[in-house]
Amino acid sequence: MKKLNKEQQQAIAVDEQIVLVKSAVGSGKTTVLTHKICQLCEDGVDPGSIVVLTFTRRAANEIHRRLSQFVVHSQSLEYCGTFHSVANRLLRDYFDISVLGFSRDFSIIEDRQRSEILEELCFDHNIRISKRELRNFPGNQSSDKTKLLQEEYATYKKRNNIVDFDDLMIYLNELLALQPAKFSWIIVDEFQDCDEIQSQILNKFVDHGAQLFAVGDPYQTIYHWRGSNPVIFEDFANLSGAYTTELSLNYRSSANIVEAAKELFAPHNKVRAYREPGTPVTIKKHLDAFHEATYLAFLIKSLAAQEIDYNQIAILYRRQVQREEIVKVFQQHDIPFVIQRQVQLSSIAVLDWLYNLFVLCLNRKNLFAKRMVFSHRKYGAKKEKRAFLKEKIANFSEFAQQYVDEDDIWDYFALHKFLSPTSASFEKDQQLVLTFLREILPDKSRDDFYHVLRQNILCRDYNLETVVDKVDGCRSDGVQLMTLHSSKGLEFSHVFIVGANAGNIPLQRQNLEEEKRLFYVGLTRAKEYVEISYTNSTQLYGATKDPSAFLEELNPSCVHWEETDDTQTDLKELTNMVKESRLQNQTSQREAFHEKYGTGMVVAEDENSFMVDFPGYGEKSFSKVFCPLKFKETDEN
Ligand SMILES: Nc1ncnc2c1ncn2[C@@H]1O[C@H](COP(=O)(O)OP(=O)(O)OP(=O)(O)O)[C@@H](O)[C@H]1O
Repeated sequence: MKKLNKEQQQAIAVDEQIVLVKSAVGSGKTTVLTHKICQLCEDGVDPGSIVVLTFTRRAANEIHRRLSQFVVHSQSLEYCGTFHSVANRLLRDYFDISVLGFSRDFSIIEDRQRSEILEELCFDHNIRISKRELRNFPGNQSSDKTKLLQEEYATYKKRNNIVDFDDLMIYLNELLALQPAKFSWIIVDEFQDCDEIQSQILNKFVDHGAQLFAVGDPYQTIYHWRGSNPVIFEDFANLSGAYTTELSLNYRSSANIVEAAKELFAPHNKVRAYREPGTPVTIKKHLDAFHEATYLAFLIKSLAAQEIDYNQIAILYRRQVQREEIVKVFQQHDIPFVIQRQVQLSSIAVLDWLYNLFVLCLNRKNLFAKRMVFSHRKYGAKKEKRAFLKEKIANFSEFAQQYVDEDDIWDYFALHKFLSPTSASFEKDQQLVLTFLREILPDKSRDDFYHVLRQNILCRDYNLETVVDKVDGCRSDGVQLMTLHSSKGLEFSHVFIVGANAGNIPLQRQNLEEEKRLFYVGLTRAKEYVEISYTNSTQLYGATKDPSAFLEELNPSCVHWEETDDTQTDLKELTNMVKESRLQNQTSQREAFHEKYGTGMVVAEDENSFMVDFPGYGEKSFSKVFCPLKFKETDEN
């Protein structure tokens, strides 16, 4: 166990009904939170009466991981997970949701399905509503049209026993007002991200007698748009009379990183660095995104040669689209990488279909699932297969009372018949289904399949990202590519923030203060080294070629601008680097044929041009727009 400092020990020891721990970045929030849970369990508090709430599944997993190193068996923490997953479990197993018109086996729909249902209801009931109103539904203004749609949507959900993600919070809040809830402790991570309804939920748990212990950092509020609020500590404390304490010592980053970043919120930010000065934050200018990515590829190779693990290096960007260039270049240079992304079930048609098949097996009255299963454009059961599937659904509970593996399930439903065996996607669909099933099935020694379905499938407690990565063959130990938003709560040895051009960071038309906090989150993920880069030309919508104004706000004494005005030098240097790497790896070279110069090798390429080396003629550059070349790929391409 880490030796806690005085501030941390005090935060854990306070015995008040509501304790808010306002913590600076990297000051050990998660550390304190896990120690608090351990402490409670050691003091004899029943783990089943502790509710632990986080905002991301990754944060929940991290808490489980850290707890498993201690005495606490994280398995016994029944209610530890994201706000939504815990609400889901409580609504099924703890409260009586029938008072709200649902049964315990309700299924959850995602945003895309929600939009489809709303559109259908508008059509059926002749409700004329603009696309924008629909996107923001239910929104703030309640016109007659939106009221009518709201009523129809509520009826539809009850009739079909489905809820959407917002409902999970709404219904938990409602049931907490109606039914008893006996929990001894509510522990909240990233408290600054709570919105109004989540604050109400916490208050209600407290009204039922629970103690609340919440940690958070107001400077890391990055979800203002979905209702979180940087002054939540003050507001909540004022309303509830909470005891507030602070953690200010940053253990994560070397002092130059802490001091550079702190200045963004001067003079209020009280974070202090614990560690040595380390290297200043580097700011670098590149010609364009291709050069930026190529430069990173080489730098990362040299870091790997110095035995820095790939997964200790993160590349952070403001927009998903920025990763495309990086992925292309890293693939060319054989750099392993992992893309951190969120995968929605509804974006994988075959798994969406399978999910609804299981929902239907658990509740045959679920009309929504019925329609999804039988009338699906691709996997739907046509006439002759309908009777077969109906019978399988009817007999499912008997089949599922035992231990089964993925092949048993495949055979039971004869899935090969439903997954369009002649289609090009069959093999991938099959892999997705089997990998998904393997992911959710328990060890032989544990629960039966029926139980797993109720616990994991209905509660959506599975990691789709892992399934997709396994099927796509992604390595798990690569350089971490992710948006600034996704980097929250993580730490790496080296962090590279790319595309820090004005208009991209901060993103145009976004809340400036929130964008600054987002940038701060990204910077403070690094333990040893941060490099921020921007480009002289950019294709990013709304971005200019100037550096982000936030770069000027960093503490100048902790920052090193590595900028040269002559970006052509950069180009030459990089072209040589690319050429060198191509020569090292002949198999990935492309041959190009030109009528006059004959056959040559492509030695460099950017968005606009190719550079080809022709024996006897030397290097020639060609614009991509009027390219007279014919290409031949070598073996590996
Ligand atoms: N008392 C301590 N002594 C030494 N190291 C510590 C101590 N407390 C925390 N740390 C280390 O500091 C780093 C940051 O801790 P942690 O991840 O808990 O911070 P955090 O406040 O949750 O960070 P953030 O808000 O930035 O996500 C971790 O590497 C952790 O091991």
